[in-house]
Amino acid sequence: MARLVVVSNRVPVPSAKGGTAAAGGLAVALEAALKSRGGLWFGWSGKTSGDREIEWLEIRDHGNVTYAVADLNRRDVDEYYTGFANRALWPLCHYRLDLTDFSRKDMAGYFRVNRSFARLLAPLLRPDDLIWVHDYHLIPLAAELRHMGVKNRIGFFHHIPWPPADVLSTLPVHDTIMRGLAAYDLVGFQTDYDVENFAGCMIREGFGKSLGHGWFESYGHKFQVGNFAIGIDTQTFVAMAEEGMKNSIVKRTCDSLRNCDLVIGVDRLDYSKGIGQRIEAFSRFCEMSPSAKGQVTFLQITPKSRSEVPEYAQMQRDIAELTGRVNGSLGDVDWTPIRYVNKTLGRGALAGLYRIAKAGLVTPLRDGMNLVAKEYVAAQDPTDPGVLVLSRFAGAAREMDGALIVNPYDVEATANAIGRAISMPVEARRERYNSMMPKLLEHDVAAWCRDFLDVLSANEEFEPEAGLRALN
Ligand SMILES: O=P(O)(O)OC[C@H]1O[C@H](O[C@H]2O[C@H](CO)[C@@H](O)[C@H](O)[C@H]2O)[C@H](O)[C@@H](O)[C@@H]1O
Ligand SMILES: O=c1ccn([C@@H]2O[C@H](COP(=O)(O)OP(=O)(O)O)[C@@H](O)[C@H]2O)c(=O)[nH]1
Repeated sequence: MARLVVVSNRVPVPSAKGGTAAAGGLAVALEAALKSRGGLWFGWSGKTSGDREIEWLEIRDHGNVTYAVADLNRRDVDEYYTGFANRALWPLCHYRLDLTDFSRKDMAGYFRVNRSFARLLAPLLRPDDLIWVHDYHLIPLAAELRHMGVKNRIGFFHHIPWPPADVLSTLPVHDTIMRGLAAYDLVGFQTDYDVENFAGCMIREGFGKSLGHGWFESYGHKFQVGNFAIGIDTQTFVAMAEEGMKNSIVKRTCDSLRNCDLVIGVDRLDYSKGIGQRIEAFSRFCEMSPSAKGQVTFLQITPKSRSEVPEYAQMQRDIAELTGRVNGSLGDVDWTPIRYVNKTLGRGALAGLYRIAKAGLVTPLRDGMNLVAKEYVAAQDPTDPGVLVLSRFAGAAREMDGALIVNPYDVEATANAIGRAISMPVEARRERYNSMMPKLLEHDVAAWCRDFLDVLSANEEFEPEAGLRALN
């Protein structure tokens, strides 16, 4: 079997104690995927080191995975990560044109860092390595590697939504981005909607043509495109949730709740996650249901994220203020309706908290997949499961038909869904849980990894029938 080389912006190198604190779906999923197959994991260490140019790598073996990471200097972090990745591509792909900032300096920094990463990676590659690049930070990487003569099969997986042509074409360098994607052998998206949007960008904007069965030709290169919904390590998560009650955070939460029902939300503090609308919906639910007062508590776990991006810093202030306002107006001396926590919790604690929560609120305004939705369901007690309230704009909604699907912009409807979830009879809850769990077990993170790599390694040449077999 060929060696797997994974490339991602964020590489959670295990600490000396063996643990990592990864509060992002990509890192969590890739950790699980690499654990089973082994290989090389290359990318940014997450550290910023002065003014030094990217020129050296720290290489460390841990189990069957070799980690090769580079520090970035302040200018690179500002332009490549904070600037172009998180102030241009992220809002653009989440349909937030009002929040995009297309700075020429940041764009140049983005392409410069990708070139530097390619220079560091190329000497580590062996001729038969399978290279799998992840996410919007690294779109130009394959084109840079090709310029250096790298001939390996290279795949790309886009973890966040892909926007329609009218949205993408607002980006000044959208043609270079599309050209960058066309340099891969396989480009994977989370859902069929993302694939449709990508095909629309390719064809309508005149960058290439469809050859059928997921094959495209662009800038003289034939490549495949498909949807590969990311999964979780379902069995491990089920086991963690079963042990959840032994976790001290979970015990403390149970004690403090007394007889209150728990509703839970878990998200990075990101404007795409719809946290403000969710708090408004919970507040509306409390106003509409007098019996909820003193009887239901909403716990929102929200690690801070990308605080150096001004829109995120503003949002931190807005959500804190909103939570204070709702608690002030609805709360009582012995009841705080919303518990708002800016901490990263370990996965054992999360699994236990999901299990004791009667409802899980996953209501992003737009989300590539949302692994929390899958984790919440996997953590439930099959005999007495809680109910998932899920945004139709999360990739997870394409699979999780047992959830109560909501439009998060419709605060009133989300409030009604919270009420329905909390009062749903056990038979209906079990039926919903049973309709989702088999899919979560079958399409877990190992299956996601296997499905993508099977297609990437299978079709060296344009072969429409093989494409059809692989992608259907
Ligand atoms: O690395 P950060 O800037 O701190 O952000 C964390 C990660 O957020 C995004 O996750 C996405 O990938 C998940 C797994 O496929 C998916 O479920 C979720 O919907 C996406 O938002 C981002 O794409 C990652 O690159 C970040 O590492
Ligand atoms: O305090 C926290 C909050 C979140 N997560 C994990 O971070 C991931 C978030 O992934 P998701 O796909 O939901 O969203 P993303 O943050 O990647 O956009 C999930 O696996 C969560 O369990 C965590 O470990 N601790």
